[in-house]
Amino acid sequence: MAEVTGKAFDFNLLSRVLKYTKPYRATFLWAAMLTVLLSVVSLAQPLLMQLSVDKYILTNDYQGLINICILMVVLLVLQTLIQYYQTFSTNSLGQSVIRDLRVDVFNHITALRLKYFDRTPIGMLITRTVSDLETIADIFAEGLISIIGDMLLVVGIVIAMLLMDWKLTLVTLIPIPLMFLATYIFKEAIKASFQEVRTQVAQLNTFLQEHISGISVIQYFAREKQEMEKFKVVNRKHRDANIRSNWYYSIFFPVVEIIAAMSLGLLVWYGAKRIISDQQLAVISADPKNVTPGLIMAFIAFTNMMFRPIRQLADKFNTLQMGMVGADRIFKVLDTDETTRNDGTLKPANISGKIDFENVWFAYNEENWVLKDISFEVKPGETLALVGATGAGKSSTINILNRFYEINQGSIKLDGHDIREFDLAFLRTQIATVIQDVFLFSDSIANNISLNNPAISRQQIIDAAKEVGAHDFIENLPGGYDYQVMERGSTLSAGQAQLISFIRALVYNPKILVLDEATSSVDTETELLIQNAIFKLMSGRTSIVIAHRLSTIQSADRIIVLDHGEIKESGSHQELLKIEHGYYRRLYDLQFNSEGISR
Ligand SMILES: Nc1ncnc2c1ncn2[C@@H]1O[C@H](COP(=O)(O)OP(=O)(O)OP(=O)(O)O)[C@@H](O)[C@H]1O
Repeated sequence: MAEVTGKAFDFNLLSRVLKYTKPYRATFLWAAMLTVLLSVVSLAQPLLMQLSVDKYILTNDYQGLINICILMVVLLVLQTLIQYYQTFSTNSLGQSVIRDLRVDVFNHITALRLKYFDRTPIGMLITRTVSDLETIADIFAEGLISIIGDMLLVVGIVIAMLLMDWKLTLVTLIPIPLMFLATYIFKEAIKASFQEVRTQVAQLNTFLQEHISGISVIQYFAREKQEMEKFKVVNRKHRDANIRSNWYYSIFFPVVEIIAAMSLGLLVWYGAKRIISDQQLAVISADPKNVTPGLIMAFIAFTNMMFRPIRQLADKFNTLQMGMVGADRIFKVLDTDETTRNDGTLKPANISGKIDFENVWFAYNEENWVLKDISFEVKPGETLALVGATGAGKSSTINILNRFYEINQGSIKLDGHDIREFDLAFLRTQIATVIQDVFLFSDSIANNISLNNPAISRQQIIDAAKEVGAHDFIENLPGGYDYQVMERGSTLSAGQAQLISFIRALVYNPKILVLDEATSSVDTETELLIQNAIFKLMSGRTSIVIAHRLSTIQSADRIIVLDHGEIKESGSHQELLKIEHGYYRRLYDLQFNSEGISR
């Protein structure tokens, strides 16, 4: 079972949540005031009931009875109205708070560096931003304010009862310690089971998110049945966790009913006994301290009224508890200090695009060096091709240039300044990165290109598309540039998606291009389009390309051969080919010679 971390009253956490109510202070106070008012108005009904029996029914005062009934109806309507406004305002308060909190969480998540996402399942983050946040809304809607209201009501009832007849009150309250004990046991049990439910919800989300995203892999390998079995396990755990928490409820509620019945039984027994003994003394109604039928009716109403909030109190404490657990998890995400530091201030009007790697050492995990002492220079407008076997460190080299990951030693310079001296957003907008795995959003082609940047006009988009030679294929799509791309570009071919990502890079008109050439095979026509597009992209820009095409490699000003994070060879295509038994020569022979292209 998951570790129980949340406390119902973690004041630090609560005050952090309450800070989010600041813009809604008026609603908060209004809701709190209505809650108090509701408790006060609720107390009036039993008192009026007593009055109607003792003062009017027993004395045959019909007009008085009518008047008091009208008063009771008026109060009931008032109570209903207050209840309506109270429920509405606490709910809207909760929803407003979580809307703001969700914006903060989304903002924070999008600023986190990739390292965080390397080890955090996406489904978990979705659970945090959706359902964990919902539990915080309940702090307001069903937790905090109504707990205060319920407590006030219980205290009010006990005081009213004590004032009316303290002996009868004490007898009625005899089973209350039992009630507290049952509530405590229930609260503790449900706390753990709720935590487990939340964990299972996150597991279910993670499983579904991954398996729906990776549906093609499952279907390619006909793994549906096996994955279904795994899903059944996750789903069963989710069900079991929910059943366990429901089981506690199904025990708790009957227990409360029994205790409430005990209270009522004691009340009726003792009240009736007192009435009988008072009657024997023939002093009924003569002494205001005597027990009257009206008093017993009022006590019965009070007792029922008292047990309802007590019974719900355990539940509400748990709602509060769940809200606290949710808040704890959300604030943990918000407190994750894994954003890329943005202390740089440089934002020059113009950069030339000169890049220097100086003795760069880099590891994703401490001391597990992925790049070892890498140094190279790319002059403005030049193209550097990175080649090397899989896992050699090519992608890592481009990932550290735009600070997706931070290097451990050495420095990377742009126009002679360490990249950390530049404002992060400025740095990233100077470098267009085109990666193999093109990600397209469920949006129009035009928005996928401009990424909803209003500064990029439709004409710029069309011009860029024409430049990379993709205009015709886009125009032929239904709706042209407004064609709605389905999730992850599933309705486009791999080549088309590549071309879209080129246009995306081109409209931002960056000084530097970082390109991981796609290895996916496309038809000859698209291949030609892509080759041309790549040359268009590279021309006039400093480019670092993870090259898989011979045409790109041959036209590069310099080629660097990486092997296990080290530079093994460096030079032009012709220079490297001359090295007998060299890495490049071997790679070339293996990869390209079969293509029959002349050296
Ligand atoms: N996010 C990551 N966390 C930890 N290690 C990683 C991460 N990404 C890559 N690595 C490791 O770093 C090393 C270099 O990987 P990198 O992706 O840079 O190689 P590559 O040359 O681009 O390979 P490929 O041609 O297959 O894309 C590999 O050993 C890889 O396992």
